[in-house]
Amino acid sequence: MEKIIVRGGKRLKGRVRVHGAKNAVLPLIAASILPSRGDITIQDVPMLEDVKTITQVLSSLGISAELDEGKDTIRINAEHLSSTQAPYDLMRKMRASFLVMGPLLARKKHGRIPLPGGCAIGSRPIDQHLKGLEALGAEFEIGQGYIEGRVPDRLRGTKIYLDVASVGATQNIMMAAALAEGTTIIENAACEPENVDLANFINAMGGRVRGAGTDTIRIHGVDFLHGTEYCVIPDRIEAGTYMAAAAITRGEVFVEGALSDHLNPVIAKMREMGIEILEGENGVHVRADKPLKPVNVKTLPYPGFPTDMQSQMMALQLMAEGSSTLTETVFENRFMHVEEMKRMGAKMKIDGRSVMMEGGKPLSGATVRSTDLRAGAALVLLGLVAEGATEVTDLHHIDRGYVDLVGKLRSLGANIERVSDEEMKDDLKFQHSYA
Ligand SMILES: CC(=O)N[C@H]1[C@@H](OP(=O)(O)OP(=O)(O)OC[C@H]2O[C@@H](n3ccc(=O)[nH]c3=O)[C@H](O)[C@@H]2O)O[C@H](CO)[C@@H](O)[C@@H]1O
Ligand SMILES: C=C(OP(=O)(O)O)C(=O)O
Repeated sequence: MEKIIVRGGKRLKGRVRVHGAKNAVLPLIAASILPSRGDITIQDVPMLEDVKTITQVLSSLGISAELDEGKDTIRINAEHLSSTQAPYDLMRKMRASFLVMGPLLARKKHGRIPLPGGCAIGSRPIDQHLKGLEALGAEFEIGQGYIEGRVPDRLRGTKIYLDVASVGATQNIMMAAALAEGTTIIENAACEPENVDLANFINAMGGRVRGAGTDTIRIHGVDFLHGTEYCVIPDRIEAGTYMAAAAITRGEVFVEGALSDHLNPVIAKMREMGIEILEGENGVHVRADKPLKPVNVKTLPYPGFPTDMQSQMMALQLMAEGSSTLTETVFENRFMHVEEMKRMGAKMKIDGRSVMMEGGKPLSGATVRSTDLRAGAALVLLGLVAEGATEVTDLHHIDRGYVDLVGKLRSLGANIERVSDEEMKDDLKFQHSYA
């Protein structure tokens, strides 16, 4: 098993480039099932575990899908979509797997997919996905851990009101409606930038999606979609994570490629903490040479403060002298990292959907466990300022969402390494033999 060892005390300085957005590229790859002709090339693809998994899913459906790791590119041709059953061993690895259901129903009127499990942050139901797809004319059966969808006739456009502004449900419905007969209106749609990216991608393939980025999206169905070349938007959560890393170490970092328009709530809250942020053409400049001030934060659907920056913000709040609170309104169980942070000496108390913090207390390094991909990154951030060494385990979570987190932080001056247990044993042997 591998672990990250990080030793506190270094102020981060320099520049770091963000990659393409995980939460944009996954629906783009799922939507690549839709075109019945032509090649698709997507650039700025982050080579993350989830991206490799969904690429394997497309291959298992008979689609030609090739990742070019050297060029951060994926090439897809879905003309020979020969299967509508996705394999359990691949689909269970990530939450976004259910996004292939909408495109399969639109293309082949059938899809049989393992039920997506919950994960550390909550039960993560799919009722809104099913509500929308059924409204379009799909029928579902659940059994043996699978969900099977069929379209007895054809998908027909309709008006759909989402009870929850679900990012994934908005995406699944948008993709299915792209090839439906007539017009679909999604009300109370999720407004995230990743949904705008998906709409732009579908339109680049010949679709007709309007209003993405607002809470009402209109999709005029077309008969077929064709290939295209596309470039993914930058990852706003990866960018926010490096902004937090610069701030927590009181350093100065240029986060290259960050789109400040996608980071308004994060920038606003960091400025409230006294962090200097300059929004540039091709990135965001962060400098934190003054003591951090405590702030209160509440996560909300976009354009509110993103839940995917919740644990990283908590790490920052713990460095601000005084009392802070963080309220999580999007997921019902996204505080698993609090116990891990307390192992480092953090003064925190969970009260329902909120965490109360007494910040400014010195933290000590400890062995801690990543409980979800953002929590893992947040624990690394705390390790950057804790006394001594922090060991972060369960790195598969981090590998789902961050390209080379250790390498990027090292390039900014962090004292951080990623080691396997074997390397640790060899080290110990080496130390004993020369003690
Ligand atoms: C791959 C990807 O893009 N993941 C993002 C996506 O996840 P995902 O699309 O799964 O998140 P949703 O927006 O669907 O979930 C938001 C809330 O709605 C609830 N819900 C969702 C669907 C449903 O049918 N019924 C229902 O009740 C969920 O339990 C959760 O409490 O948006 C989340 C919220 O911004 C982010 O944290 C994830 O990083
Ligand atoms: C929760 C996240 O992703 P996923 O929906 O893939 O679990 C995330 O990116 O923070």
